[in-house]
Amino acid sequence: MKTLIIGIGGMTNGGKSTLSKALQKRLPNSCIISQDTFFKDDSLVPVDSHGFKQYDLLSALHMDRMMEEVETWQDDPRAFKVSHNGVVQLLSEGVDQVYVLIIEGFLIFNYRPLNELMNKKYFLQIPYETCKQRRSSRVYTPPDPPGYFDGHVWPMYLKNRKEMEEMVTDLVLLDGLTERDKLLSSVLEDVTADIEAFSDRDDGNLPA
Ligand SMILES: Nc1ncnc2c1ncn2[C@@H]1O[C@H](COP(=O)(O)OP(=O)(O)O)[C@@H](O)[C@H]1O
Ligand SMILES: NC(=O)c1ccc[n+]([C@@H]2O[C@H](COP(=O)(O)O)[C@@H](O)[C@H]2O)c1
Repeated sequence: MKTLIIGIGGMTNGGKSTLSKALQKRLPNSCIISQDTFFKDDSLVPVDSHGFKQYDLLSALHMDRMMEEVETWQDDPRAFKVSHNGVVQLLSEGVDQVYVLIIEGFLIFNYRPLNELMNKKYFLQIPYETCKQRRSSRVYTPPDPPGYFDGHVWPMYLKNRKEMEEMVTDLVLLDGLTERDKLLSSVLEDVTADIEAFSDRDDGNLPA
């Protein structure tokens, strides 16, 4: 069975889940694993000296559980697809099916074991003002306290981004200000080309 793992990383509110959901709808036999669903319980997240909860760190996430979820997909992508969101589509007789996993989240490329599994890595970036604006209309659980964006989210983004750039060299940067449909079609075109190149080969490896 052939598999492809795509990472959709990026800044908070960069448009990761919007793009991932749209891609999943268009890619047959694809599933999404979202890093957001692996946040630790609030009681386990420490506060800094300013009283801000330290949510924008890898240590605020159950990354071990996230890896287990990815491994469950790798063990049997077909069964994972059926148990998570339904029907497996057979493309055409005699053609090897390619199962696609979309891993999305704001710190996916900062976690080396996850990073190493991805065939393609996209990173959605937006300017500071857009990020602050989009974030202000989103309600997290718990909600951002006053000053959280400038006091925690943005400084941690800068720190995490630096760390990511030291670890990862093959990122495809995407402009999160691009209109939704255009973003979708450019990534879809790229991924579809990979899938086609991949399904033509019989060694199970994605061409470089
Ligand atoms: N390409 C885009 N252009 C304009 N707004 C967008 C775009 N993609 C997402 N958004 C909006 O930005 C906000 C954050 O999007 P979301 O996909 O939830 O981001 P993320 O998963 O990266 O945190 C939402 O209000 C969403 O509707
Ligand atoms: N889902 C949660 O439990 C939770 C709680 C508090 C903050 N957050 C925020 O989620 C952000 C990451 O998710 P997004 O990339 O979807 O914005 C982080 O910046 C973090 O501050 C999430």
